[in-house]
Amino acid sequence: MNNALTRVLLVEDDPTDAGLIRDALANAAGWAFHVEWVRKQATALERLGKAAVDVILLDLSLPDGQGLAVFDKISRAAPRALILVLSGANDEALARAAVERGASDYLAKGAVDAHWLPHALRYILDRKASQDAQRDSEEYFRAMSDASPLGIFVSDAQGNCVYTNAAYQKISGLDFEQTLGTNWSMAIHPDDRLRIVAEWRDAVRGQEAFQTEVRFMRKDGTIVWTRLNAAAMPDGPSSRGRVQTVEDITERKAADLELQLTREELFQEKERAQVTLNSIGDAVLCTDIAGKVTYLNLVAETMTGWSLAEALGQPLSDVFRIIDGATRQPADNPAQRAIAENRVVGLATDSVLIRRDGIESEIEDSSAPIHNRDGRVAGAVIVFHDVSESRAMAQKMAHLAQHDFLTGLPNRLLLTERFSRAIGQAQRHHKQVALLFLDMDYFKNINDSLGHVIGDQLLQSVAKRLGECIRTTDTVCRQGGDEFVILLAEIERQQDAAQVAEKLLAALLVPHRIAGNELHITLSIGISIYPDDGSTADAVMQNADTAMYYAKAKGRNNYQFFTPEMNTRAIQRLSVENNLRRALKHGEFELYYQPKIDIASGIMTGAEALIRWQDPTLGLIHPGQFVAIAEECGLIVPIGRWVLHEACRQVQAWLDFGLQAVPVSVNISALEFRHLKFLEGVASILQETGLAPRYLELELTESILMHEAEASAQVLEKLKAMGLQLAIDDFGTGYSSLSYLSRFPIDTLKIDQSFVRDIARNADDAAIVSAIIGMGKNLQQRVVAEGVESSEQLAFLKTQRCDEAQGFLFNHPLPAGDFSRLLGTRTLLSTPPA
Ligand SMILES: Nc1nc2c(ncn2[C@@H]2O[C@@H]3COP(=O)(O)O[C@H]4[C@@H](O)[C@H](n5cnc6c(=O)[nH]c(N)nc65)O[C@@H]4COP(=O)(O)O[C@H]3[C@H]2O)c(=O)[nH]1
Repeated sequence: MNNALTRVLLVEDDPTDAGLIRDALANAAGWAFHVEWVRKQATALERLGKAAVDVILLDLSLPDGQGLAVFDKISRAAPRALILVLSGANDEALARAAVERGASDYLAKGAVDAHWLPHALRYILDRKASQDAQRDSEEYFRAMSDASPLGIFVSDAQGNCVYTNAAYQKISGLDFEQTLGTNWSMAIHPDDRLRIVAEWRDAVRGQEAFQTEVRFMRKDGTIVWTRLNAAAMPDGPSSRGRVQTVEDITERKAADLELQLTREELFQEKERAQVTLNSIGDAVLCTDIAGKVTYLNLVAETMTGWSLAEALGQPLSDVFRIIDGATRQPADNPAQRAIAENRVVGLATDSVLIRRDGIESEIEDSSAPIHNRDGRVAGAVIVFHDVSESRAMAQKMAHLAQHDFLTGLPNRLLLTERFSRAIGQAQRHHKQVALLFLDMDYFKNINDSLGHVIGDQLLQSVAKRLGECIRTTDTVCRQGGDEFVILLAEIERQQDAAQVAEKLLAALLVPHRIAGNELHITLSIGISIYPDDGSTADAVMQNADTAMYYAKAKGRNNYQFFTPEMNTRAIQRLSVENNLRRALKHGEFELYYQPKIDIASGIMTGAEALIRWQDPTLGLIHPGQFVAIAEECGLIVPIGRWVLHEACRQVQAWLDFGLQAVPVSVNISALEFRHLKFLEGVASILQETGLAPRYLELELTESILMHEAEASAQVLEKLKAMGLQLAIDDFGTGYSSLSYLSRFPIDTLKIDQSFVRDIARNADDAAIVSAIIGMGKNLQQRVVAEGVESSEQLAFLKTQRCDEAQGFLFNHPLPAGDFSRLLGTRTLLSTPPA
């Protein structure tokens, strides 16, 4: 600085004063002053406009300017120059006023000498330079601290704030002035203040730098999380004060909190997943992309026999060993496929899992790829469950759906399926398919009289025999009730079917031993052939059914091949049904009466009413041609009611006519007997016709009575209580229980004509007839032999002391008019048999 040239502008109008000053500066030793001298304010301003100067020596009394106005103009023109006012003896006050306005100092012109002036000038120049440097340094510091993201709080030894930077002001929400003089804890959140003060004291005591995390609370209530550092400013052994830096960590804190929450959520999520996976019934197994096991839930542990700890990191193929149930070969690894194909894949349908201890279980389910955050496949999950039970159940259900539960034979559903298949094969191989429709003869009698349990066992026994008569490629099916169907796949000729039918009939000749009973049962078989008798399964089945009816009609225990004429007769059957309705409506029925004779005396004891149908075109039709059809279609109920009414009306008419009428028996079919209003109907008919009940006898077959024998007994009791006579018709053909027979209030047993027919020739029949007669006597029932056609028969019956007889030997059934003539005579046996 000493050697630097100091540019001096001397503004002085007095040449003497100016000369003194210039000489003093020019001769200054060690300093170089370059002095320019101007006399006027205007000249000075012009000069300052051209180039800067370091010092202005300014006289305030100039020819073109006076006083402070001169100072103001010159200092504006040279703001960075140092201005020294030159004052005369009388204007020192003016000079001081100029100093107050910014002049660096003033010089009394009288005191100027060559030694002092350069020194004074240099001193003022140095002081200004040092002041400028300090101001610059403060400005640097302020600029630097304001640029800092850290808040800065400086306090003095008493703890009062002397400085805060912009960042601190932003954090605290206070401006510079508001922070000055305050205590550092002022902006701290009230809830943190106690803690922070305690920490601060400890730190101060230990002379340590203090660091903590603390919340600031602004006046508007917003909270700023900060990291606070405080350090003492040492001043020898004591401290001049402290500096605190405050870092805004609100965002980091929020991020920390979020992270913590996320971790918590993640934990809970994991926990939830874990619990869920362990509580579901399915087994879950995970692998990484290399096929190493990463997870097993509890079910998977049980099913594989591996614990999670043991399985972790093991190859999937060791832990999850699956084979194809059908081939027993190792099955495809589903996880590998899910990873390779990046999609959900199902297991093969009959996969079998082999547990670690070798136990096998059938499993079912699927595998899906697991993706990482980038969407890339990172492994796979296999979900599987044991389907051994459900597969077994499904198989059982499928079997049940296709088989008859009683006999275990295929049912109609399976037969239809096999039949369709057989038709397809027969077409390809140019063969035929035979369908045999089987119906057990008189099964109903056995079922009704011996009960369902024995009936069921008989069905099982028959089913077994049928099965033994056919090839494995054929099918025996139970159609329902006592009907069976046999499918003979691929036969060459009709004769093959005939042979099987004969074999079946022969197989049933041997009696069935069931619950101590020896049961005989025969079959009626209808045969229909594909393609000759029908082009569809339904048509062939229908025709076999029709043929079976013909076998029945032909006396049962035989087989019949279907012929197209049979269908014509089936249609006729339908027309019989329609005609029966018409007959009922138009009164085409008539009753014939056949007498019953007391064998010992030959006197008529009663008569049986037998229905006839007088068809306008076909003439007289016998019950054998229509009663069964009327029973099948339910028309027997109104027809039976008509019969009862007509019989009662007729007997009452004979009585009213003064004839010696006899009791009349009426056949009652099963459907009528079980009809809810049967008793009511009988009572109302008796009332309507006015007939005394003792003139009416009801004939019921064994099978009607044995079916629900308990209920039958009750109805019989009620009928008996009404005063009616009761007879068992066709006795010997059914399977009566003797205990019931003795309990039923029966008056008469009518021996079936099939036994009577051969009594003279067949010892068995004779034995049966005499046994029935003996039994009837023991039970105090009258015994009537039906169908007596010859005197030999009558003679035998007499020797056996049979009570009564009925048959062509005495009379055919007669129309009411003819019968009334008989009533006059009463004695029908002119000569009692020997
Ligand atoms: N071969 C032979 N037959 C003889 C002899 N004496 C009588 N008959 C016949 O044997 C049948 C006896 O009647 P059923 O056993 O009750 O058998 C009856 C009965 O079960 C039923 N039936 C007849 N009328 C009715 C009726 O009004 N209602 C019901 N539900 N069924 C009836 O129809 C069956 C047949 O009746 P019908 O044709 O009248 O046949 C009668 C009768 O004409 C004989 O010496 N030799």
